[in-house]
Amino acid sequence: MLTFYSADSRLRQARTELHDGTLVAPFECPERVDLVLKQLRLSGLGEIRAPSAYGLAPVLAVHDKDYVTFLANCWEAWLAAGHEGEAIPNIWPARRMRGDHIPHAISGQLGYYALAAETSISAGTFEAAMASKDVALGAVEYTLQTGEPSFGLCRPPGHHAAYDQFGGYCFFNNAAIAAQRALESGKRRVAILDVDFHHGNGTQQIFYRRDDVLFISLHGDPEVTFPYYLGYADEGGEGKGEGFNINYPLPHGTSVATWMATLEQALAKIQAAGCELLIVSLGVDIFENDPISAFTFTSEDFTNLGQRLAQAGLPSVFLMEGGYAVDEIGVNVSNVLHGFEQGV
Ligand SMILES: NCCCNCCCCCC(O)(O)C(F)(F)F
Ligand SMILES: [Zn+2]
Repeated sequence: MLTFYSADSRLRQARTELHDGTLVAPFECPERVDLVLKQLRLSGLGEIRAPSAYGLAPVLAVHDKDYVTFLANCWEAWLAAGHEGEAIPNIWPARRMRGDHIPHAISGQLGYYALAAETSISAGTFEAAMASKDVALGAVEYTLQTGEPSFGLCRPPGHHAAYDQFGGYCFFNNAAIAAQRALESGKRRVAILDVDFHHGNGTQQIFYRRDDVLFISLHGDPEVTFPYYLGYADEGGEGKGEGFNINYPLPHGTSVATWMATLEQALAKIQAAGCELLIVSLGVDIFENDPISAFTFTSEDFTNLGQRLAQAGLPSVFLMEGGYAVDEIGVNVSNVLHGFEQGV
């Protein structure tokens, strides 16, 4: 299987994450990609290719222009305002305040565009996010052209990024950008299957009123799991999108057997909807030892997951989302991808 990767993913060098009330070294660290690359090479998955630069147009096809401009300028504006640390919001347009006005001060803009407070913006964040969506575009272009599966080793991840919001370590929605590209290339309907422990609120929000993307997510119950405010089972899509958004919230500690049985339901929906391409938001934070998650996959279970996804029989693009058990992230990602190749 071909892998797309950009060395510019290392430009995302955040020093701080607000976690449990303290500033810690970010869980979404550069070493995650290094260890995945190492295992892919060790296991001989296939060629590792740098993507072309696709520019801003594919980003603007799913994200708000002013939001993209904000991301491009935020760090400089934050420094110019004399702030000491990394750019982290500390106020939001809370209920009964004005949520439709974007303040002039960068601190006000941060709260307007930020979904959450754990994700800092710092030097290189925008550039890394641009490289990450190029990785996703390289992968989807290859699969569209060849029908062969591909893996986009995206960093930063993307599935929490909404039309005009960043957070949960995400800035551009890589899976949404890839799906939009596939539709513009002639696919009539694309499935995005999000297996990350956390709900892909951004992907849901981008396609919520559309029927050309079927968004299906298995994730920790938002009653007790980030992002808390989206990802409930009653969110079925709106307007034309009715029936094309399916959430499977699952309790912490869910067994792999239950998770896989739920996957069967998801795959049946994908088949019934006549999807012509499968994009997998691949978060391996469903691993039993993930430090910030609560599902129970073993490394071997990831192989079974890959094998089962192959049986869906669709051209498939895997895009990296989460996974924070850094020592095992390489094996867990590699197992999904090799499992897929075995299952074809
Ligand atoms: N106590 C709850 C702490 C939650 N902190 C933020 C979790 C972000 C998860 C990010 C991710 O894994 O969903 C992605 F795939 F986007 F990277
Ligand atoms: Zn996650």
